[in-house]
Amino acid sequence: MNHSSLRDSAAEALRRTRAANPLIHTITNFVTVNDCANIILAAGGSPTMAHDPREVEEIAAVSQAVVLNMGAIEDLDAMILAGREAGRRGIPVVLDPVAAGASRLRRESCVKLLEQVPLTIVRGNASEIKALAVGSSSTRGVDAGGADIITEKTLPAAVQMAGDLSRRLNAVIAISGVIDVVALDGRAVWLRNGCAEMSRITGSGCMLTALLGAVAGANRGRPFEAAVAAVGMMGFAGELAQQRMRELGGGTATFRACLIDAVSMMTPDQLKGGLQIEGNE
Ligand SMILES: Nc1ncnc2c1ncn2[C@@H]1O[C@H](COP(=O)(O)OP(=O)(O)OP(=O)(O)O)[C@@H](O)[C@H]1O
Ligand SMILES: Cc1ncsc1CCO
Ligand SMILES: [Mg+2]
Repeated sequence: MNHSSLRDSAAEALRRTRAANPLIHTITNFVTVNDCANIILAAGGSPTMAHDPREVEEIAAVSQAVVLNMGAIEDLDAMILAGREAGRRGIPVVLDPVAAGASRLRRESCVKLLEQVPLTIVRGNASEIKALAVGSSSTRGVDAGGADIITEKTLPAAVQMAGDLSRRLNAVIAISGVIDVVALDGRAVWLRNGCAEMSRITGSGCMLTALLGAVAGANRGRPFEAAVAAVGMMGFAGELAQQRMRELGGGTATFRACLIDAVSMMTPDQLKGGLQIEGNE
């Protein structure tokens, strides 16, 4: 299948992100907050990591996108306030359901958030999305459980699950992993970009969610194209970072720095050429 139109729209989405310098209000966890802020800057956005319930509505109101990361489960009230304010104003909201399903608190918090906040994009690993879609998964923590991971064999079922959840939530669903899936209603593509080092650092998923916020914020009204652009950009940046890490003789900490470098230096034309995209869009 020829995905030249999605390649073009991904390049255009990156161009717009660099030009618009969107303000991205991000409520995220203390583990990866600095990486999230840096990846938004690397993409051309401007991050604000405010999480006090007394101010989040004010901050969300002037943002171009709001990113809610459930790793910050203690900030659930702030996430709901910020998400609802964004919803009232038509500002895109991106959710990362970190470790959804790993505890009762997380299961209940997800239900509450999904009920109260209109979402534009939901991005999680295979276990997290499965927990939202069917209520249970094979994970005990923040990483995808082995039985849930998308393989060539399970790809059709994962695409179906993403489409079903997309219709239920009226949002773009992005499942990350060795193969990434992006679905909106009946549209679905999968991308084979990325590298194994991405799962050997913490926060590659959180960074992807922050990047989704930056690109969606600069491309309002085109959430599917924005999601494909951000997912492809992150994966392709991983490939470039792996190459650079090897040249430098470094390990995973070098990889992490090279990943942010790769996002900061990627041009729209490079992104267009680097996407490994397939599907039924
Ligand atoms: N083995 C792999 N091969 C290719 N790409 C990968 C691999 N593992 C992860 N990725 C990429 O890493 C990014 C993060 O996906 P992942 O599913 O690991 O998120 P996550 O589990 O939420 O991460 P975290 O919770 O640590 O932030 C995505 O861009 C995904 O494509
Ligand atoms: C390791 C970890 N624990 C809570 S949030 C987080 C970051 C990756 O999701
Ligand atoms: Mg995660």
